[in-house]
Amino acid sequence: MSNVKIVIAGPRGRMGREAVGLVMNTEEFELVAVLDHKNEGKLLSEIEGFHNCDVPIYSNIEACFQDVQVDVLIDLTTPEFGMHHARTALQYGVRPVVGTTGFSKDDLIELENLCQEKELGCIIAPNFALGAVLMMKFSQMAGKYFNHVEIIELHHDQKLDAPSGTAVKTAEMIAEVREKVEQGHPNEKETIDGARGANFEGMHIHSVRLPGLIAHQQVMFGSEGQTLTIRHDSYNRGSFMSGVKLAVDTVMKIDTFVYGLENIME
Ligand SMILES: NC(=O)c1ccc[n+]([C@@H]2O[C@H](COP(=O)([O-])OP(=O)(O)OC[C@H]3O[C@@H](n4cnc5c(N)ncnc54)[C@H](O)[C@@H]3O)[C@@H](O)[C@H]2O)c1
Ligand SMILES: O=C(O)C1=N[C@H](C(=O)O)CCC1
Repeated sequence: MSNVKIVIAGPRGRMGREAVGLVMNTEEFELVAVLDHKNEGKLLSEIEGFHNCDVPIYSNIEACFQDVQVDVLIDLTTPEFGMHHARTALQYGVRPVVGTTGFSKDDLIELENLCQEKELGCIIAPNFALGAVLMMKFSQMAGKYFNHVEIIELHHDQKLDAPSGTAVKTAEMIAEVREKVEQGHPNEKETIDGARGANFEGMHIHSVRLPGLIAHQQVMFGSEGQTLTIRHDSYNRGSFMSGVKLAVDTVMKIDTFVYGLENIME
């Protein structure tokens, strides 16, 4: 079987760098180009920290897909560019694996429709850490029995989107099974705006941003006389790479849209 030919968007970023390492060190993967809004026309090997990566840097995604044969795009950029990249990839017959968070519901619907039309696989993964995916699944199990839930997500202070993609996905998964209830006292009032966090179908999501953190989430359930806390911590970005590998392997075998690794973890 031939190698999976991969383009990474956002190679100089915190996640992008880690993903370049993964692709370079995986026998059946081949890095064929990268997308960056800087350094167009250079080789990635000319950029500090990428000495062995003799692949071209493109700023224009269309030019990249016209010049280079690509199977999979791994996107680790920003919601705005991630959406543009995923859409363009599908239009060029390239399968997107997207870790970028902050997509809207409409964005997801558009990509799902495009996948169907093109009969191509596409994986959107709010969290590639397999432990985080299990934390979401366990939270969904608990949500069936406990309908009072507070989600506390904690990330580094350079994160652009809040709440995190993981927190939104967790709330969506719990909402599928949870008996709907508006939490807290019916007359509760915020004396400082935002004190109760974001409200997702009556559940509250709190976003903490601090230097020193990477990616963490705690889902707390409460009922008469008891609480249950389910927590996951990523201590480095290597924690996400086994999920990136799983997503790339899987996207080559499917022709459907997948939102969340829980749908492909056996
Ligand atoms: N799914 C997951 O498991 C997971 C894990 C970590 C981060 N993330 C998400 O991945 C994204 C990236 O996170 P990060 O911490 O690496 O951020 P980062 O800011 O370190 O990296 C983003 C990179 O994208 C590049 N970029 C911006 N616009 C671009 C464009 N038009 N073309 C190409 N590159 C462009 C930037 O130069 C930067 O290098 C965020 O949305 C974050 O929430 C997801
Ligand atoms: O570092 C980030 O940014 C992360 N974002 C993801 C999210 O929004 O859920 C998950 C992991 C790290």
